[in-house]
Amino acid sequence: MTEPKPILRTHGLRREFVTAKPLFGAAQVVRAVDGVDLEIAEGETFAIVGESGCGKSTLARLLVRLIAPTGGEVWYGGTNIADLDEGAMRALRRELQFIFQDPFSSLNPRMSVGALIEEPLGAHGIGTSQERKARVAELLTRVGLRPDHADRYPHEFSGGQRQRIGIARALASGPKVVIGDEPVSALDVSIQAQVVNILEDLKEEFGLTLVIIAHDLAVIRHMADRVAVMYLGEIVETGTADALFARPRHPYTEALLAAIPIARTGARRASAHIEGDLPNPIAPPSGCRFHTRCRYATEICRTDHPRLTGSGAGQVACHHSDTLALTGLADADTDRPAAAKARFALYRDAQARKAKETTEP
Ligand SMILES: Nc1ncnc2c1ncn2[C@@H]1O[C@H](COP(=O)(O)OP(=O)(O)OP(=O)(O)O)[C@@H](O)[C@H]1O
Repeated sequence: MTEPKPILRTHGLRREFVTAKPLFGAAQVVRAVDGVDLEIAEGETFAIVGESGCGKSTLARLLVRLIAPTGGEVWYGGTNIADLDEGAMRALRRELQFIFQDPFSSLNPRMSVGALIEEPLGAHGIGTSQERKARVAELLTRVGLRPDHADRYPHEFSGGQRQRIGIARALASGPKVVIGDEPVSALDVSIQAQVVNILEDLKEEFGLTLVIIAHDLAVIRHMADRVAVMYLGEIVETGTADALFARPRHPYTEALLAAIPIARTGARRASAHIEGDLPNPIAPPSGCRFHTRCRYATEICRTDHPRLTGSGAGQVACHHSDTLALTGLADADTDRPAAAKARFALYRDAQARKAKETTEP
């Protein structure tokens, strides 16, 4: 089998933020993304996971140049978009789209739904006015809304419906890559499954590459082909979703999996929970950044910074990954993902029934 082509590649990608200068002392530097090497294959669903504050959103924004990096490269096909100026980037933006987390603040309340979805088409000079209107109607239908919704305004819709509008807007220009920054985390659990399914269906239909930022591992277990785990600005493990969930190789991944509550009881697997808070990214720990919270840490972890090693199929940055036998989600332990899968399957069945009812007299 031939390896899928990478559509997005980063090399040594970095983004620093300078904090506001305090009254006393100097401004400080947050290394939000600190030397990230990633390869995202064409057509896959790639997930980036990690605790709040580890740099996921910053990385997502860098991947489509919503913000500029302070160092490193982002290759989209044969173009390093890290080096492009705004004008050149504008043309590429048609192919690289973003779905925001919060469907309440990401849609301009003064624009009608039709104008919101049509805007990227106009910006890229796609189609005549009539063709654009037809495309808006088609996209609204595709995301489960009605063409006449084009005349309404965002405040007239629920959170789930607004996120569908955000998805229609992201898809309007015919992108190749869509990045969703926590695209369902602001929604009710019952609505999340619908939006996830819409994203998955549209991914297949439009042949998209999907990059999903999420902290809900059940959503990721359901959607992702491959996963990258992020900790304090760095990628500490990558792998196929199946392998990473069943056999984590980094203690941080093991701890994230252990934090998934068991659905029936709500209990947490106590064995490998993460202790303490995320250290301050202004002064990350020396050596392995996770050593301050790692139950397997030894002296070398305190002093020597492990590099990410391995092939595209699976990489890990841990001094002890070859000798540790870490606990993943065993079949009997996968209640949460299984429950999520069942939830999604139920929704699909209901949708199929509904479609049948509406097409059959
Ligand atoms: N504009 C900014 N100015 C200063 N610091 C920033 C800025 N944006 C992000 N940071 C800092 O960079 C680090 C990474 O933030 P980021 O939002 O990328 O993390 P995250 O993993 O997406 O978290 P969350 O899930 O809470 O959004 C954090 O310490 C954050 O405070």
